[in-house]
Amino acid sequence: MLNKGIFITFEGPEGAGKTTVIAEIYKRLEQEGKKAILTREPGGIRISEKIRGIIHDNEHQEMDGMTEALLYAAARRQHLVEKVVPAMKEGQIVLCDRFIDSSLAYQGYARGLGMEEVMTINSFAIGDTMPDLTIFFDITPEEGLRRISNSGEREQNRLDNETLQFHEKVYEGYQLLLKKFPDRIVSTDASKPLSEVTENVWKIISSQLINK
Ligand SMILES: Nc1ncnc2c1ncn2[C@@H]1O[C@H](COP(=O)(O)OP(=O)(O)OP(=O)(O)O)[C@@H](O)[C@H]1O
Ligand SMILES: Cc1cn([C@H]2C[C@H](O)[C@@H](COP(=O)(O)O)O2)c(=O)[nH]c1=O
Repeated sequence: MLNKGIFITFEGPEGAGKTTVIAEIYKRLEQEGKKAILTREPGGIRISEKIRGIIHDNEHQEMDGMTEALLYAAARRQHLVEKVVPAMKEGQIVLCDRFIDSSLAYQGYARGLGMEEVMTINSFAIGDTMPDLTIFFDITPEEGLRRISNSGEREQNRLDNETLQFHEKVYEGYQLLLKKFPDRIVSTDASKPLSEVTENVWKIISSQLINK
């Protein structure tokens, strides 16, 4: 796929602060006159938001793990072809809340489907499109889940409601990914106050933009 823009993804456990920080980063990029889009997975466009609703519905407790992985990959495919790739072709900066690493950590590692196997499913969906940069928001699952339940801003979905043990596995999965992709994934301490996390993420992204 033609790749002129910059594809930046944001990863981490539940409640790590990704959505809050990305919104501020997007604002700053706009203020600097950079062309950027802010999007998320699963979702970002009509069809993928509908798939998101199916995956996250608390009534869908019977959903098979592989079905879950395939649905995330399907949502990813549509989102890529309809939104991410066109923006990249226009040379835009794409800020995406979660991408392939979520599938590897949640479905591959925590669900136990296998990271290699989940990568294989996803290769069919994304081809060779990988992020230029991934920022991992490092926070313990306990602290992230506490933030979400304290905020009361959003309803907890089927994945949020998984056991603490599941979320600890997700965290372990991310640690493996950090080791596997040291050139692509940069970690930031997300337990710090919001202003500090935002500044650190802004520094990481700014240095990436300078190097482009
Ligand atoms: N550094 C921070 N310190 C304290 N609270 C924070 C911090 N960052 C975000 N929060 C709060 O934590 C809650 C979760 O933040 P946010 O929705 O941005 O996380 P997220 O990583 O997008 O979570 P999820 O992936 O589960 O949707 C929000 O109420 C937000 O205001
Ligand atoms: C892309 C993707 C996401 N997930 C999980 C991770 C979260 O529990 C939800 C997304 O909710 P958020 O509030 O937008 O962070 O979905 C996953 O398990 N696998 C994936 O590929």
